[in-house]
Amino acid sequence: MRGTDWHAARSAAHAAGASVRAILPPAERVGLADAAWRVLDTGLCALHPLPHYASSAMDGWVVAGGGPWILVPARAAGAGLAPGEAAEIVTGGALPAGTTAVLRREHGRPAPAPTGGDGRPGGTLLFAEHDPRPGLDIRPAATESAEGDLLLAAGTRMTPAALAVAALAGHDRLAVAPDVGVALVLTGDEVVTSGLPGPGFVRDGFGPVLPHCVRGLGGTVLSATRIGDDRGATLDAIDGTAARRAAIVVTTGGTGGSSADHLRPAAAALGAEILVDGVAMRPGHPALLGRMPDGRILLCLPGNPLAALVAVATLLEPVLRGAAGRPPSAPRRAASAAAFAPLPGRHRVVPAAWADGAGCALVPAEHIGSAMMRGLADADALLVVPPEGLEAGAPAAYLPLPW
Ligand SMILES: Nc1nc2c(c(=O)[nH]1)N[C@H]1C(S)=C(S)[C@@H](COP(=O)(O)OP(=O)(O)OC[C@H]3O[C@@H](n4cnc5c(N)ncnc54)[C@H](O)[C@@H]3O)O[C@H]1N2
Ligand code: MOO
Repeated sequence: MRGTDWHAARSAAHAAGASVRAILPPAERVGLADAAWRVLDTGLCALHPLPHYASSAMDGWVVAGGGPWILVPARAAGAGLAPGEAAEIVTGGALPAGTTAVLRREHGRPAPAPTGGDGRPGGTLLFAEHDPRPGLDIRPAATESAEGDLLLAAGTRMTPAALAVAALAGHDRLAVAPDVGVALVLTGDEVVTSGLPGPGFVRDGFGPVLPHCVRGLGGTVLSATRIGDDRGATLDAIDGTAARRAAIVVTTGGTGGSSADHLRPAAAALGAEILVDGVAMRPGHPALLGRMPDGRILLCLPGNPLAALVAVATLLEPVLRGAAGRPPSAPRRAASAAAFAPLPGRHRVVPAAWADGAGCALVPAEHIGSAMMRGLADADALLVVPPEGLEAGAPAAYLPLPW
């Protein structure tokens, strides 16, 4: 089996994800804190200018004109400064009218003014070695955004920084796309979930991992079901009550053609439209993507752990982006530190780490057999090697890790 071209498979996966929007609930409005990691349904505009008032960028004094200045109490300065006057200010403090610059605390020296002719104290004068140039250390209003500017486009993932933008722009509730529910179905008679497995048994490498991948890619795991290598159990798990609550069903293992592998026959028996029947890539080529008659997407990951996670980065990432109403992810490129010979007709997806000190070159990791995970644990990204191979130092595409 060679399967669908790697790029075509990713495009098909994005289109499949976009199609599940038809069966998702409508967008909802949630409080700011609950919007973390969700996807904006509509663009977010500034409810006021950013910053919304002119302020001091430093602790020190606001001054009007050239020095030395007569220090006036901050409260009096609220009414405005006259030329020759100064008042204390803290970073972020609103500028009194008439302010021409801010003098930093470390650049000014207050000193008692000479006593008046009548013997009464003359207040305090503020001296500076150099008069601050007009506008120095002033943060004018609206320099980051005018009121009404679009700050975050529809489809933006609400990262911590995006949440801060929304808060600073005055928002309390945000319109977010519906959660994309994912049902996990983990197969394999030989899979054990604790302790040291005997020969012929393996520790589960998916249960502790996939929920984080799904979350990292923008979905929400609604259920995780473990089944043995059994046709009836496979049909029930894909089409049962728990899986029907989700828009996307992700299975692990059982994608092959042996008598213990049930995913392909189950997908056919359930009437799934097969969108990607294997991907022309290594590892992970047995991955299967289909659409169930009710519109749910079925993604079957191969059982070998690295193969499965390569399929997650290759197929689940575009499925979940499409389902969230986001465009396909922009291609990322870096230099490949290693050379790769051609492998006609197949892409290779290789765990790789950023080269020490070399900025943007990716070095393939060790221990990257399709049943191994050490290489991925050491990796920063997945280098995508095209069928024609790569020369050392040549630019190559890479995928971010799904977490
Ligand atoms: N005759 C052929 N055999 C195989 C082919 C092929 O083309 N012809 N392809 C190989 C490739 S590539 C892969 S990948 C696997 C795909 O296997 P399945 O998706 O059917 O998965 P299983 O057979 O169920 O398991 C494969 C392997 O993975 C281990 N596994 C399964 N689940 C887990 C888990 N939760 N945690 C850790 N490891 C797991 C399982 O024990 C097997 O060792 O087929 C090749 N064979
Ligand atoms: O490609 Mo399998 O998917 O090598 O382990």
